[in-house]
Amino acid sequence: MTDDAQRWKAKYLDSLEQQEKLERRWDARLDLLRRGLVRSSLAAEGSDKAVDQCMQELREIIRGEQMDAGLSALIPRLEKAVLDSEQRRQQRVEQNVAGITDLTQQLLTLDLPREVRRALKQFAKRIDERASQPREMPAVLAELSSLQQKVLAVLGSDQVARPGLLQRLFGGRDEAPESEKTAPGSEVAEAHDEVALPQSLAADEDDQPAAPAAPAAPAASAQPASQPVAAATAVVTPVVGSEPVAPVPAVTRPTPALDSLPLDARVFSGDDDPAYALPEAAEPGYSAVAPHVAQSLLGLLDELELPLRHQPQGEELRARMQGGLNWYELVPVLDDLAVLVLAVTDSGQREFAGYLKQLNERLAAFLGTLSEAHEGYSESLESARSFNQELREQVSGLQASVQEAADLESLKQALEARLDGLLNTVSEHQRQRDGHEDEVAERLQALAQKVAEMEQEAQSFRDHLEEQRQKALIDPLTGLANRAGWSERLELEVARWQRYGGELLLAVLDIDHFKRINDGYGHLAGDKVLKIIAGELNKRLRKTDFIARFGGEEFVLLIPATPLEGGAQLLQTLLSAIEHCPFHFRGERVTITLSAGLTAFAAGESSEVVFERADQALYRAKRSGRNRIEQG
Ligand SMILES: Nc1nc2c(ncn2[C@@H]2O[C@H](COP(=O)(O)OP(=O)(O)OP(=O)(O)O)[C@@H](O)[C@H]2O)c(=O)[nH]1
Repeated sequence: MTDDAQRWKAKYLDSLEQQEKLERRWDARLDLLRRGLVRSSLAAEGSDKAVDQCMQELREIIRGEQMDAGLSALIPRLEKAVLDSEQRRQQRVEQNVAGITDLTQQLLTLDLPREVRRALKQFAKRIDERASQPREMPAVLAELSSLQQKVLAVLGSDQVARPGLLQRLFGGRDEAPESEKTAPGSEVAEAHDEVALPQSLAADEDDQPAAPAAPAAPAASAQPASQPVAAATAVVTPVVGSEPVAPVPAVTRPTPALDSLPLDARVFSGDDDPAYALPEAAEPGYSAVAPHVAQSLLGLLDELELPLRHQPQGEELRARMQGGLNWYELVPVLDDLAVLVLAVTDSGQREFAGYLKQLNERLAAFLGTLSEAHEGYSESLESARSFNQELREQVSGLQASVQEAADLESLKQALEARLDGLLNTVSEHQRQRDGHEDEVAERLQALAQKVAEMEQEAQSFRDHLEEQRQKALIDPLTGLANRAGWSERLELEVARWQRYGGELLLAVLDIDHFKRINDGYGHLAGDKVLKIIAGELNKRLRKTDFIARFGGEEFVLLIPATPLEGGAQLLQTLLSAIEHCPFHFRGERVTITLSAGLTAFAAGESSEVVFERADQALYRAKRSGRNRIEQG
């Protein structure tokens, strides 16, 4: 064998060996993949029937000989089954989220202590995000279960305290304890309960779940207004005991607080001051809040500064709202209003963009005028130089003429000619300079005018922005500062207090059982109460104090340079003023009270910590009977 043939043979044997190695490696890999597939398919089993079926087939194909053909037939079916299964899984997730949300909302409709309500609300906020991840489900359910236990504990403890109350509230009298059914005189008590309870105002909110809102009218017919007050009071006597109420000197008959009586028992003859009259809203459900909704939307529409071309739409929408909004009209009206709000935002942005463009153009023109002025200045320097040059030439010509003159006559002629030339040069220069100065003065005038216009426009934009900013800090219903306004002022007062020291108090005030005012008299009445209370509080404060509506029926107060006792006295004045406000409904007196938590800033504390303390104090005030101040 030649050398060449030897080399080729060695090469061939080498590659054969390599080929065998590669084949062994591929077989090992294939085996690994097969086993992996079988295990994965087993792991994936149980989630969906169709997918399970495909997985079963997959395992058989892998174990068999016809893997290629089997797989290419199976894979499209498997893909479809997986897609369908995924869709079904998504639906199940949505159902889970909806179910948990429903359950949470049902719990939230119950009257619960603040901390439980707060925890439930926080839980509700994150349901979507958490319940959509299957691995989170056990934790979500565990948390819901613990919250539910808390709710049940609250309700359960009430049941022990007053057996039969829950049954009465929910109408489940069959389940009332035997002793209650047979107790002497219980029929009378139950008869009274049936009249009073639909109003949902009979018992302390913390002792009972919220009864569904009931219209004022049916109760009025069940227990006429002329019915002796004593009877109604008798119905709720045990409850009154749980919430001691300070006597109200302003009225001749005892005026129990709103939170201690059923609605019809809470109405007493009061002053007929129309300012404190609560508007009537007899219809239940949406229709009870419809005027409130329409009024708020109208208010919103009034606040919109509509661009000219959207004004007809605005007017048409206003007419629709003024005609009253029923449930079915509400959605299209909201849609149309949303369009207008977007139009205003858009036009505001366009107006601002237009202003910026105009400003840009003005600045460009301004720069142009400046460079013209600069050119004019260079020109005038140039003309002064040439004037100078000309003068020199004229004077040296004059000197030459004097030296060259042979006689007096020729000297005289030469001098006259030279002097004429000189005078011409001077007057021409004068003329040019005057023209130039006029031009410059004109330009300066135009520049000054432009600057003044720009300043004026910028000022009106600043004013507009400030106006908008101020509006954004005000609560439109009460006219007090809103939460944003509160944050701004709080920051300022805390900075001032940190710098100068002294005392700074923070109080949180909350209307007692405000929900019952809404439920019993309607949202319009609730709004009016809010407005009046805001005004009553505000007018009793010093200029340096600050009050804001923190949201809903909650107000916050900052009282600088006042010791804690002084602050407590001030709050007492405020609480008593509100309690004695002659609110009335259909000519009958309604007493409304506030609870408050008060605390002082201590060195090094953040406003969040202080606020939390005041809030906790308010919570204690609510728990220990309402219409009182607690210090934290
Ligand atoms: N009319 C009206 N009601 C409001 C407004 N903001 C919040 N509310 C209502 O205020 C009520 C507050 O109810 P809750 O937080 O349960 O408290 P509450 O009934 O005052 O009971 P306590 O605070 O425990 O004494 C809710 O019914 C809200 O709908 C508003 O701007 N106008």
